[in-house]
Amino acid sequence: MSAIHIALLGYGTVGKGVYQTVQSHQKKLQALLGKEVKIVGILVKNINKHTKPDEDVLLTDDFEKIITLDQLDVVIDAIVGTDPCFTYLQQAIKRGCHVITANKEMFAHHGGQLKQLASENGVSLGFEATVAGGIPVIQTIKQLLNVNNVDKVQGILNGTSNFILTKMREENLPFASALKLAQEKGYAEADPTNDVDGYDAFYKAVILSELAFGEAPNWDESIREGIRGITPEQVEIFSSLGFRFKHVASIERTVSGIQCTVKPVLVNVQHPFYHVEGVQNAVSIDGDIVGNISLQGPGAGMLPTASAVIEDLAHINRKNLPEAFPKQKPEGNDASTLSFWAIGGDVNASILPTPIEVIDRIHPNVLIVRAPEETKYAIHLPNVHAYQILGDVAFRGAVLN
Ligand SMILES: NC(=O)C1=CN([C@@H]2O[C@H](COP(=O)(O)OP(=O)(O)OC[C@H]3O[C@@H](n4cnc5c(N)ncnc54)[C@H](OP(=O)(O)O)[C@@H]3O)[C@@H](O)[C@H]2O)C=CC1
Ligand SMILES: N[C@@H](CC=O)C(=O)O
Repeated sequence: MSAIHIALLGYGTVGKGVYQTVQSHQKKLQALLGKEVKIVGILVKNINKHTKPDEDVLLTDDFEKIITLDQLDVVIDAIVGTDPCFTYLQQAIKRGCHVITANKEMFAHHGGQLKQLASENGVSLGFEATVAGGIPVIQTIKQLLNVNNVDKVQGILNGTSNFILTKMREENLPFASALKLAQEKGYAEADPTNDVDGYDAFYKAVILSELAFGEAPNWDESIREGIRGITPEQVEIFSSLGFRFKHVASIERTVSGIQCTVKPVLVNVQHPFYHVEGVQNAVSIDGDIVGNISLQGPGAGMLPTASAVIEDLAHINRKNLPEAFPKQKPEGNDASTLSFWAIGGDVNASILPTPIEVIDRIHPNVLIVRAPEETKYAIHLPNVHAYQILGDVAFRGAVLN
């Protein structure tokens, strides 16, 4: 039987998971692809850290040796950062290889160029693992939502942040200890700044936006806030009031363009994200025909990510449907949307800027207000934090949202 020859770029958490899964699921892959699937080369940065998983595999720190292998059909990218990864994948596509990537930072920056190049060279480009780990959200939007106009996508897209927030609440762990645990479990990025400051979720939102709306949000106008400012005291107070912190990315098509926010919010038990805990991610998609679809599953880790990569591998010979853009854009003017916010800290209602409408004081240190998004950024008071409340919220018997 002939074989599909694969090179693996990176042999860390994801790379090792992919190698292991190719071995453990060889029979299923052969049945699907009609050929044996062989990993023939592995690229790493520091060769002294590694041993070959098999005598026949080329283990190298030199990409030239990978790209000039005699037989090479697929390149799987599980390395970090935009460069030199983008250059490597361009070379692989030009050589006629199918490419699969898990690298969202690189793909958020260069996904459009790679899609174009892959289409010109007649190869497939899989990027399921770039968003929400093991959840098949990319294939869902790509293959199953072709006629629907997607209006909004909202999600918990970073496993590390959700894991940290859950550990801080459930086990009273300080932020730093919860982050260390996430690193030990292989959830966090090499530089965890990407996770805890919201860059990773933002990159994923950019990838989803290009897929769902055919365009990226304006990077400079997007709101990106991480979870570092959330203190154990805030977690405890809001928890006692029935709220959980979630780090949520929202992308919405509006008259003035794609609006993207990535920020910590509060949800109560009625909100679908309330029970999305630990390393779980969730993605909620609003389509004009189907209504709301929600997907939930492990958002990071060795095997969930390997699962996404392997499912892309199973699709290398399937024809992609053309992307049907431009999809219908909303008409009219963007109305300034009011939402509800919990303002925590030592805050006196009388000194808040207008147009903040004070609804209730539900705790000595928490005021509930109604205000447009921009107003939050007009509050410059020391030790005062404002968190948007998502979903239906009832105070004194009245439903607010
Ligand atoms: N961990 C996860 O849960 C998920 C990760 N991802 C993405 O997958 C990719 C890999 O993540 P992960 O496995 O966790 O990362 P790791 O840090 O565990 O592994 C990265 C691997 O890439 C190699 N590498 C890094 N830079 C280079 C380079 N310039 N040239 C050659 N090799 C290089 C490293 O080599 P060496 O070992 O020698 O240092 C290492 O083997 C990242 O882009 C990440 O964002 C996506 C979804 C989930
Ligand atoms: N660091 C990322 C890994 C998966 O994308 C996360 O925690 O979500």
